[in-house]
Amino acid sequence: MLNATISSFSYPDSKTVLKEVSFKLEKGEHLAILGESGCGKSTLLHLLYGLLQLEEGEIIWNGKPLLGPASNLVPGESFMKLVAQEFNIMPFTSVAENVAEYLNRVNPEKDNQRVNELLDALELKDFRNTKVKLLSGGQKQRVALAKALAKTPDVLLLDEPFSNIDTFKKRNLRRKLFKYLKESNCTIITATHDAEEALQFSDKLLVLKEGGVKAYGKTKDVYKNSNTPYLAGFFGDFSVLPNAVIGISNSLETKIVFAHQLVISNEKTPLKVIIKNSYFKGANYLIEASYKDSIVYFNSPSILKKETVYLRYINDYES
Ligand SMILES: Nc1ncnc2c1ncn2[C@@H]1O[C@H](COP(=O)(O)OP(=O)(O)OP(=O)(O)O)[C@@H](O)[C@H]1O
Repeated sequence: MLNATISSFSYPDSKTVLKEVSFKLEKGEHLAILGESGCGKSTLLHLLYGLLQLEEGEIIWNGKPLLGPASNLVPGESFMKLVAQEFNIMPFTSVAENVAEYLNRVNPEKDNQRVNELLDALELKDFRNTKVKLLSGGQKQRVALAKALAKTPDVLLLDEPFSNIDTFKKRNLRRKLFKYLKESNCTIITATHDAEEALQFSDKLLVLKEGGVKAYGKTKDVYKNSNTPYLAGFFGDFSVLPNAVIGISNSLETKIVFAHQLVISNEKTPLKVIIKNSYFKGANYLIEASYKDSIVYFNSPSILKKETVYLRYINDYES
């Protein structure tokens, strides 16, 4: 089990980067750390891996405190692998040699089989003998991933693992990769600003803002309870509407409502809106409408004219 408590962390001569960040992970669980650029995601991974010294707080793996670079001759814990944004790959050797670097080389046939498996999984078979310096950014990122997986670690830290990989390849690749890691019972921590990735693959979600925790818990619970514009902004287009207008209570309190939670009603409702714009999104249209002084977003299967319609709130989480 990984148990991290970071009371405070600052780089020398700089302001506090992380403050009161803590989480617990069981073996085989996947935590996604979600947050905007500069909120401290990479710093958190570097602290966990042991590249940075944690003075205020503790990181415990299976009951044993991790002591950080001040106590380790070679920075980095041996049971963990970090796939960082600046890839840990050797540019002047081939893809296959890079992937094989951490294998123990006792049984060449077995090693070769493992390399082939990984090249296949990361769609790198065609580049087996290509020198890494000749590859694109996305291909290099896939080599770094294959290399980290060659001997599957107990804990894998992934810093924006798909940031350089095009959408076309990314969807298939990350499904394959996370399935493989789950089957290997590997504990995973990914830093990402891609909420879709966090929602699809993680068990737990930690949302950071300026180094502090904005939300932490089971991924589905964090999503369902996104009760601030900052949190909801990661997950999609939303409106902030009075409870009374969406019919959930008579209070003056407001609620965050995602676009897919509003539908056109054939009957009159308190939510009478005027359509302003329709944005094509492929599977449907995102409709921008005005309600009194505020903007309301909802989905529609077809483009809508600039007319007045009534909307109804559907709470899809309770079904
Ligand atoms: N070596 C360093 N020395 C001083 N400040 C640093 C150092 N590395 C990062 N920082 C600062 O720490 C803060 C957090 O940076 P970090 O790289 O952890 O954020 P991030 O969430 O991973 O960002 P991104 O998504 O852009 O990679 C930023 O304000 C950054 O400028």
